[in-house]
Amino acid sequence: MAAITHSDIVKAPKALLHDHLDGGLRPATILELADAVGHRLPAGDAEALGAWFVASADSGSLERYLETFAHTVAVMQTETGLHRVAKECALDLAADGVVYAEVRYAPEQHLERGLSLDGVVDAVNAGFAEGSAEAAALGRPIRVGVLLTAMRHAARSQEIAELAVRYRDAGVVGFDIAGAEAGFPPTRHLDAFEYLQRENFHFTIHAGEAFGLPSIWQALQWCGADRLGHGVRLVDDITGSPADGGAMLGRLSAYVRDKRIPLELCPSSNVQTGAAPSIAEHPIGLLHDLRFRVTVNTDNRLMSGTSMSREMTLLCEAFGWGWAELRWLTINAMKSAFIPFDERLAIIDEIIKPAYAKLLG
Ligand SMILES: O=c1[nH]cnc2c1ncn2[C@@H]1O[C@H](CO)[C@@H](O)[C@H]1O
Ligand SMILES: [Zn+2]
Repeated sequence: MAAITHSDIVKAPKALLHDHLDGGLRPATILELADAVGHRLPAGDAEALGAWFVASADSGSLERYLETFAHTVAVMQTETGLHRVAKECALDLAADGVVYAEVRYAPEQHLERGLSLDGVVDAVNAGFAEGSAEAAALGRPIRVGVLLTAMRHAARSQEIAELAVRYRDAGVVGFDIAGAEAGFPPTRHLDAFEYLQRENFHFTIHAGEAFGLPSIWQALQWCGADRLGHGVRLVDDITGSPADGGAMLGRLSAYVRDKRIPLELCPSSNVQTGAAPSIAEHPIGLLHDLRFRVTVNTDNRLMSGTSMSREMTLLCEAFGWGWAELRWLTINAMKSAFIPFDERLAIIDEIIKPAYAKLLG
């Protein structure tokens, strides 16, 4: 069978669990919104601005990568700006063939021009609703669930956790913490995580990206995370490989595999921040071979100049993967989603399995 191409992959249904709303804006939209609010940008046309984001994020350091968000967050401070960005996010993901997406952002970063936390969530939700309706009318249905993020260096996690629970029946399906990892362990936010567990709510934690095993261990064993945002450094707890006579899993990596804890891996983003040397050397190959619950994600489409289909294309090229692996990744993601079980199953049985059955021939 001929190698599958990017345009083949666009047509296949995909599920995405880790995508930042403020990391996925269209460059042209940033230019227009910046003009409206008087924000100065580092480039004056859409192509140059898109290239600026990718080049600046390509820094080898998570901290420097995160500095680029100043320019997206700056134009997401009004109801109009947030609504438009969310609407375009749903449309862009749907056009790429994503049928289910969990998109995250930190409401506390969008209060600079007087919006309330509730006002931010309402504006984003309205944008997603409009974008999803338009995508469906174009024959590209998508379901978007929202994750509310608290910034790990700040001190508003309890408030954001309560906000997420308040909106649980209005589109918010989970909670997350993000931002610089070194020096900001997840246990700083233990109260918020304990509150969420008491509320029977779902959460993931960015862990094991810029910092290693202690961060992953805390996220799981102190905070009770349902999934790991990245978790790529888990390979520090694995020695050897199946190819050279067997891999040895340490206690933590064995626990993660035994419990089927989903890993939200983001290959291109990891290469940019220095968490992985290249796509071909990305630990996703090993984690796949060892049958961890691996999912593939975009993280920040703008900063990585990427999409779900592009990430999957890169993996097919690097590891010789085909439809069988893409089906596995997609079902893994859908099984790990934060929406109710029966709704996950419906997407798997009615959309994903029939489409991949045809592709597998
Ligand atoms: O890969 C990442 N690791 C840690 N934090 C991140 C990453 N990508 C984005 N953000 C942070 O999450 C905030 C809310 O969406 C963004 O503003 C950015 O600071
Ligand atoms: Zn992320």
